[in-house]
Amino acid sequence: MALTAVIRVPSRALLRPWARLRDAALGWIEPAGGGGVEVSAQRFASQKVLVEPDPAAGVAVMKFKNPPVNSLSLELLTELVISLEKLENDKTVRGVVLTSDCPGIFSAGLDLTEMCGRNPAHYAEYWKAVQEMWLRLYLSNLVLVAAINGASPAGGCLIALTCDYRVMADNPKYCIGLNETLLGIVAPFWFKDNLVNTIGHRASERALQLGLLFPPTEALQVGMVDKVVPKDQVQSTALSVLAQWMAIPDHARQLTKNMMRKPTADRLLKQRDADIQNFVSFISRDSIQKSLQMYLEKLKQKKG
Ligand SMILES: CCCCC/C=C\C/C=C\CC/C=C/CC(=O)SCCNC(=O)CCNC(=O)[C@H](O)C(C)(C)COP(=O)(O)OP(=O)(O)OC[C@H]1O[C@@H](n2cnc3c(N)ncnc32)[C@H](O)[C@@H]1OP(=O)(O)O
Repeated sequence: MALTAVIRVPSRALLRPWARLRDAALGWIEPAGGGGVEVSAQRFASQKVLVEPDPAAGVAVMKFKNPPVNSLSLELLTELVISLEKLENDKTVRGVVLTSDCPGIFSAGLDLTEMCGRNPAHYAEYWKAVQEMWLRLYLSNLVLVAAINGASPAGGCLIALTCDYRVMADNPKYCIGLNETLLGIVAPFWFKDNLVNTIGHRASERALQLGLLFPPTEALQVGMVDKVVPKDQVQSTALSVLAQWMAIPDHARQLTKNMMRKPTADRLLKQRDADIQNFVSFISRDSIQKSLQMYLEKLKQKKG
């Protein structure tokens, strides 16, 4: 594949696992001889995130593709952030539909195998990637519409909540919500803030404590989604909604979005490192590891 640019990267960054993963996903190759700070950038070919641009319409459809359930692995998170950054920098794109390539599942949320039986350094790296995904989506200048074409628990719900509008398929088997308490874990404050900003304080308190997973009609009632449509109309409806939002001048809409969201994002930005430390010490507890292991086991036994 043709080289498109030469980029100068601090050699320190190449040593960090997160940076290494990003560089690998981007196709950045350290030149032979090592010690190099100059790397070559190739056109990004993603595997876990499919991006279908429509430059004429000024939109793109981003599909998560991490079968069987689109769990948010470190790899998927990395590709998601890179793909979004690419779209943010593409002057022909003003809006994006986020959806899934996995039948019946929008996303199963954070990858439990990234949070179980690993070491503290891995937990820290993983949590930083989760924070990054949320911050990038939540503060995106693009219009983001979620086309929720399947189950959307926990982290899956969080992705949908970062969007400006949510369209959900009307299958009662598809549920959406922040169900962390059912796993014996606690939704971080920024998950909670995002939910409160969407459905209000009282509804959030009930939903979070009980770990409620709402079927589409209930999700619509509580305000967790904005529209419920037949499954085969989810993406087309999301694209129509996108066109409506894109009729507003970008600068005015973007400044308004930023005014509404920045205080919430700033709460995390001010304490990212402390939040990582909290996560690492919480998730490393024996009791929490036991709960997560049992939950994973239950998921696996469900089949047998
Ligand atoms: C006071 C101090 C506070 C400090 C707080 C600080 C920090 C906070 C700490 C922690 C917060 C962490 C936040 C976590 C948020 C999350 O997102 S946790 C993940 C929650 N997700 C779920 O509960 C969903 C679980 N999955 C399902 O319900 C179902 O799988 C499904 C999505 C509804 C699909 O069902 P289906 O029948 O189609 O598929 P299977 O269930 O058979 O699954 C297939 C296969 O996939 C595996 N799997 C499913 N979900 C996950 C997952 N999330 N991660 C990894 N793997 C998953 C499942 O085990 C099967 O595997 P197989 O048997 O090996 O094929």
